[in-house]
Amino acid sequence: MNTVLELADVTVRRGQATLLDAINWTVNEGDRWIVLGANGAGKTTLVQLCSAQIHPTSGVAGILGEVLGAVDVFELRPRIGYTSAAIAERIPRDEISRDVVVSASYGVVGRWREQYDDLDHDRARALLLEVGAGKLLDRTFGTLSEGERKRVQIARALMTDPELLILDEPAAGLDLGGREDLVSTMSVLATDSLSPAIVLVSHHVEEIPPGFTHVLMLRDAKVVAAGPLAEVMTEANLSTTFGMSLQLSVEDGRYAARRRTRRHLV
Ligand SMILES: Nc1ncnc2c1ncn2[C@@H]1O[C@H](COP(=O)(O)OP(=O)(O)OP(=O)(O)O)[C@@H](O)[C@H]1O
Repeated sequence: MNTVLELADVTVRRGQATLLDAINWTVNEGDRWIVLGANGAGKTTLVQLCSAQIHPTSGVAGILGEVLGAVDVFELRPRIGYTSAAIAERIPRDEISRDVVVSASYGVVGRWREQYDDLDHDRARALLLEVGAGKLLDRTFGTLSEGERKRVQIARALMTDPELLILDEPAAGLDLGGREDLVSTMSVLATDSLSPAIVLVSHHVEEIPPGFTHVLMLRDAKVVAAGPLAEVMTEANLSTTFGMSLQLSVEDGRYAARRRTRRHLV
């Protein structure tokens, strides 16, 4: 099995702040990882590094067989499908959905004078259908609901047929129905053997799609625990990650967590 990501003692610092502290992490082909952690834990920094947007301050980051710092990131980035709120903000509001997706072939946001062939357009259309956005092909991005925008962004991230798909909080801002739709879409992607390795960032265990295989839990820039979901997703690890005593349940492959209530003796 090929290794997709291999981080060895990766540290990221900005001034006096340590954003990631000696992270060791391996992602293999076929893995579907959830990255969980509270606000400010370092999740976005971690996936920015894994998508070759930033470099480590120290340590070694291997991505798709290349080492960050010794590779042209402009050749590496097209091999990684990446969605984030920061990218979504750069998408012109008057761009139609098909163009939002097809322009990923050139790694640009916003169509200008690039030439795309019919195969590119066909692929963009097929991907929008695959993520349940078939009715949105000709709608401008600015007129879409938050959930619809998330679907278009996932189709865009898949456009280059990436070897690694990284989704930074795709469920943020969605209502209950939107979240459930997204979880189903992600579950279909996760269980498709042709899908690339997937890394999905979230704050909530309720957003873990059935079919995901591994979890990495971050707290204060450090890894609390990482490994197969069945072994690592425990009340103890989750409580440490979020800094409070939590009760965890799982039903039909879906997780739920809530604060453990104290019993008062009278
Ligand atoms: N350039 C910077 N200089 C100093 N600190 C920074 C810088 N960028 C990020 N940080 C801090 O690093 C920490 C990790 O940030 P990051 O965005 O990776 O967290 P996160 O887990 O994605 O948080 P959230 O869930 O709130 O999005 C935060 O405390 C943040 O304030």
